[in-house]
Amino acid sequence: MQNENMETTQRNIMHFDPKAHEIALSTEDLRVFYGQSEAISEGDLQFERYKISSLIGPSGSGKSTFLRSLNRMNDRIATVKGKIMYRGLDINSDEVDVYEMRRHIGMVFQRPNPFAKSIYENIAFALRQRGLNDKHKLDEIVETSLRQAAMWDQVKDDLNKSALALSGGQQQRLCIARAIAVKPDILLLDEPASALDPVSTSQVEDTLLELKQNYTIIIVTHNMQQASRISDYTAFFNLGKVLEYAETGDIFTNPKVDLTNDYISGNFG
Ligand SMILES: Nc1ncnc2c1ncn2[C@@H]1O[C@H](COP(=O)(O)OP(=O)(O)OP(=O)(O)O)[C@@H](O)[C@H]1O
Repeated sequence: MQNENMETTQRNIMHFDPKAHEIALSTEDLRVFYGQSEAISEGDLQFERYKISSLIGPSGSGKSTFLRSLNRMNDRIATVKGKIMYRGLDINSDEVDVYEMRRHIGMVFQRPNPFAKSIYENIAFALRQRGLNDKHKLDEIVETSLRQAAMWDQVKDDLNKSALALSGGQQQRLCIARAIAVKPDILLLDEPASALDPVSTSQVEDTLLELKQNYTIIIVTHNMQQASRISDYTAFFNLGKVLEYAETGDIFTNPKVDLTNDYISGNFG
């Protein structure tokens, strides 16, 4: 019976064929422990470049743990075993410069967390920290990042105003602008719209759809409509395992695993 279940899991994960796609990031034998407790026991996924992949599943299934492992946000609180492959390099290895790696794999959190600084400084600050002091270049990156986050027109005359005076949706888009200012390859987002009203949510979704032209995006969401609206691929997590991973249309219209069907139909979670 156990073997039968394993085969089912493997067959379902395999209905994404990595050889047919350009993979930006992948995990191999990933397992994550908080102390003795195993939060991720089967978490192998391949993420296609310039696509949006959603991670869905009931509360406590391990979505955030998995996402946070991808750019080593869990290093201090969890033990992460296995490989996280990025450009041929295992970024889970001890030799990797985590700070530098996060320039390539950025993260946006659930609650907008702008610095208590001006809109301009929210973006320029990290760039200066990295040694960029040319005002003209900083201006250029601030503008490009805000344009990419679809908020330049709203804030271009208010760049010196406090970021804390922005609406929740604008703050979250500023956080996205801040994350992309250092030109990452991959953007990880942990329920970026869950604290936002429907209008702001829709603006953040539009922003992500624009951004996927240049970025590979991985997003945790509890919102099934959101996953189906914006993502190309969807992974269903349950009890620390990826039970099914496929093109989003297939997951929502023709799931192969009963639990996926139950979850997306609202029967549990
Ligand atoms: N810092 C931590 N210390 C100990 N256990 C943790 C910690 N963070 C998460 N866990 C446990 O790991 C498991 C997975 O949690 P995780 O937050 O990754 O799930 P999730 O699917 O993202 O949940 P949610 O949808 O509620 O955010 C849960 O059993 C949770 O209690």
